[in-house]
Amino acid sequence: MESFDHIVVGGGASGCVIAARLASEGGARVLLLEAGYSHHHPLLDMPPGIFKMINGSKYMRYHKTVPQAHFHGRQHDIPQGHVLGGGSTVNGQVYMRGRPSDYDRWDTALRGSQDYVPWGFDDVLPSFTGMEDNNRLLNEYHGVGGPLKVSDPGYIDQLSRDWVQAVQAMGEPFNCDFCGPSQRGAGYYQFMNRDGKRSSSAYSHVEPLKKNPNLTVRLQSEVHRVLIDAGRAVGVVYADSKGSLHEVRAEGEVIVTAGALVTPKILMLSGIGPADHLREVGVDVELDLPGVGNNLIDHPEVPITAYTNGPYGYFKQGEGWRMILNGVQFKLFGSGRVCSTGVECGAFVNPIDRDAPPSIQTFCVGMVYIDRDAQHLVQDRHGMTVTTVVIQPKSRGWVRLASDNPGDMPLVHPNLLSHEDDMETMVAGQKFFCEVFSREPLASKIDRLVLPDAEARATDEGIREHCRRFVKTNYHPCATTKMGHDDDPMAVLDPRLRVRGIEGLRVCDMSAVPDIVAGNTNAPAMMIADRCADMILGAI
Ligand SMILES: Cc1cc2nc3c(=O)[nH]c(=O)nc-3n(C[C@H](O)[C@H](O)[C@H](O)COP(=O)(O)OP(=O)(O)OC[C@H]3O[C@@H](n4cnc5c(N)ncnc54)[C@H](O)[C@@H]3O)c2cc1C
Repeated sequence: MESFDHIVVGGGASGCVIAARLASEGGARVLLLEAGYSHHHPLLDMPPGIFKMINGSKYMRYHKTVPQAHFHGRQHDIPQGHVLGGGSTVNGQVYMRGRPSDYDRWDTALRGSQDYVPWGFDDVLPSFTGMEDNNRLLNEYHGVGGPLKVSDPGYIDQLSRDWVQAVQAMGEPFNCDFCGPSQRGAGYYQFMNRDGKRSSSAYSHVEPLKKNPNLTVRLQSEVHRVLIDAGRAVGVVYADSKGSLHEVRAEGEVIVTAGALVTPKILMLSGIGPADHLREVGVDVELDLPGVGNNLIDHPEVPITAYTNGPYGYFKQGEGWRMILNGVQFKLFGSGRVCSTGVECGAFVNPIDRDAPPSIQTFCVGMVYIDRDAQHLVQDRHGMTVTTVVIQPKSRGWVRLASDNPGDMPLVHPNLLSHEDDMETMVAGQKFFCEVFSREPLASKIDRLVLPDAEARATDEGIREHCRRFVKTNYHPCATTKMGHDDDPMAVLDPRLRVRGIEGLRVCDMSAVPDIVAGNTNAPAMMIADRCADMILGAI
């Protein structure tokens, strides 16, 4: 049987980091198996490409939720990257980490475990700054010279500027660094790109090793399960692009990084998970670990959409002669709208207690932007969308196997906004950010707010119903194989990211987090993989 030192399952944001570091610094022979395609495509590289792909692309896999009873049975999509770099190759590129207190809480939960390693903010910060090549900031929170390019927006539309000032007119401060000492306020995001080109983990970590014989990358290679022998992970089974099955052996470790919706599926197909559920679907139980697939957390996002009274923003800028003009400007001068992801600014606010830590993050997009299951409800015209996101949700869902067939997508129940506190926070966020549209310099450019419409805005119940109809993922599923304390029966991983009860098996993607961070999750996924590499290489 073919063999490697380590096998990494899933070449996403985290998988590329761990594979690259083990191959380059550890000198190990590493096999990286990625189900999706190559990351080399112009649409994937250019910042606004995401809007072309989000509603249908071979580079995404669209999970459909099970019917959500609390949303009148609605099923919504959860797109995930299906390409080398995973989410980091298809995402909105917003560079964010959450708050220091997020990591300090993880650390508190893990402290006292037998194989404790610290996860507090001061402990994880060196991974963030060490990986970073920031084009504006260099201080205790930011670094330069790392492989991940972090940049100010390459283009800022006037509508974004107006919106940032309108939020300030509501009494919120301008914030020049959401990853700095304070998250509060409105401002411009930084992005994982440079000069109009995406900086995914495929580019930052794998590409530089193109000629390194230690790293073998296989694309369109779908891992079905981990091979377990006498309580130890010894390899994996995967299908190649033609569907032929292969077994590969790991002399060292198997590291699963297939993302929070698929990592638990792979563990369960390997017999590791809640025993009752595994028996139900006909999988032989290797280890009863009830936490696998439970504790799914995601950031719920609800749109506020307005039509503008003039040709502002990005409407049709990616079509016809405008696309050609924008493309020519980019090619000739490296400037213009192609350098923008379309989401240039946002805000962190606590609409219930303005001086308390923010509970809502927003993203401001200079166009009408609604998920594909609700697009028919709005007109295709000039407008803008601001989405409000509950950043520390209390709602919890799950991922289960649909069957014992590896070809079946997992069942996903995100259960967004099911906790009353999340709904209350979301309603407060919607009210606050609807009011922003009545503040100058934005108000005079707005024709009318269409979502939530006037009738919905009239009562809290109306806004709740708007939330039930339009809530969607902010694309941050996580915590489905969480790290936890020795005493926590739902802990799947120990603080060293090892699957409890199985030798030689780790998880180091967003599935591993005990709780979601208050912000976007790409940089945290890369940080976790970076620390996992430190652990395997013996640095921590
Ligand atoms: C549309 C979208 C927009 C987003 N916007 C932002 C943003 O602006 N900023 C931000 O910080 N975060 C954003 N995110 C979230 C961020 O990209 C994710 O949190 C991050 O990619 C998670 O990393 P991961 O390694 O856990 O999983 P992923 O990056 O999803 O990687 C999992 C990988 O495993 C592969 N895989 C799956 N199944 C198998 C299998 N059976 N065998 C082999 N390989 C497999 C997948 O193809 C994928 O490449 C966005 C995500 C999406 C989808």
